[in-house]
Amino acid sequence: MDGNLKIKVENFNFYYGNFLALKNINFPIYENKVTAIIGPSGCGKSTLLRSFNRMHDLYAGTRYEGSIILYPDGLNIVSPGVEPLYIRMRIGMVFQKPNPFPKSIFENVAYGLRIKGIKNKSELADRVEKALRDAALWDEVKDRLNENAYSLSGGQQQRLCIARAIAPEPEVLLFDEPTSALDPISTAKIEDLIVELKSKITIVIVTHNMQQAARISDFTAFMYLGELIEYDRTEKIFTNPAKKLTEDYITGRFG
Ligand SMILES: Nc1ncnc2c1ncn2[C@@H]1O[C@H](COP(=O)(O)OP(=O)(O)OP(=O)(O)O)[C@@H](O)[C@H]1O
Repeated sequence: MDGNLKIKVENFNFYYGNFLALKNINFPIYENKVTAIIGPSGCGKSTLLRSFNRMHDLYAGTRYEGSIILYPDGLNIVSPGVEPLYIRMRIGMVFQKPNPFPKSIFENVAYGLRIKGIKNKSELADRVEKALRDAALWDEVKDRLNENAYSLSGGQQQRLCIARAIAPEPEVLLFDEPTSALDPISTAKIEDLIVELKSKITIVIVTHNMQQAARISDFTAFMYLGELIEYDRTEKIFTNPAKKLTEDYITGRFG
């Protein structure tokens, strides 16, 4: 009813050592939609987001249980036999603070393309331009591609990180509070960009900002203390939630 499934989270648990941070999570993520994950601080939003591209594998003592199935092939992302680097090529990530590499603007965007084995200079240039256009940054940087990325403003750096993430054409893009370090104008640009990108990429975004979730997402998952309390269409969550806990959170009674 809601389009094609892109990811299905099934009976999913996550542990930091002995601490069970995510408890039996189940919900779908639909293709070419924006799914927001909301909830109070410490409820497990980032932990869940980081499971989608196996970021926890970088740290010892973490453990996944259950499955996160990636379609169309039906691959279980968290299966030990699945290579995290392979998953990260298919599922990209943009972090809270812009984190460009200390390289030129061009080389930041070319980075993932080079890893993918693209060596041809004109193909690289074309794909860098396309990613910068898709990230709504091309007009601002086209005459300074060889300048260091740190010469850009914070908002521009975040759009550069989006360009870097989309250049290798991932199927899914994860955003972890991508605008919390930005001013309102840069935030509005990133929000517009996310809505545009969804025609090509499935998007999952963690946000503290409920207005942002309401503005840009199609579906919303509300979490509390490591559990998924409610998942539904964003409009339903914000106008007529099924659970009292969801209503208390979205009306600002706690959090
Ligand atoms: N590296 C870690 N080791 C142990 N526990 C952790 C680790 N990272 C997070 N946690 C715990 O896991 C729980 C979920 O944290 P997480 O960062 O996912 O929450 P969050 O909803 O994203 O919070 P915030 O909105 O404040 O970023 C919290 O209880 C947190 O203390």
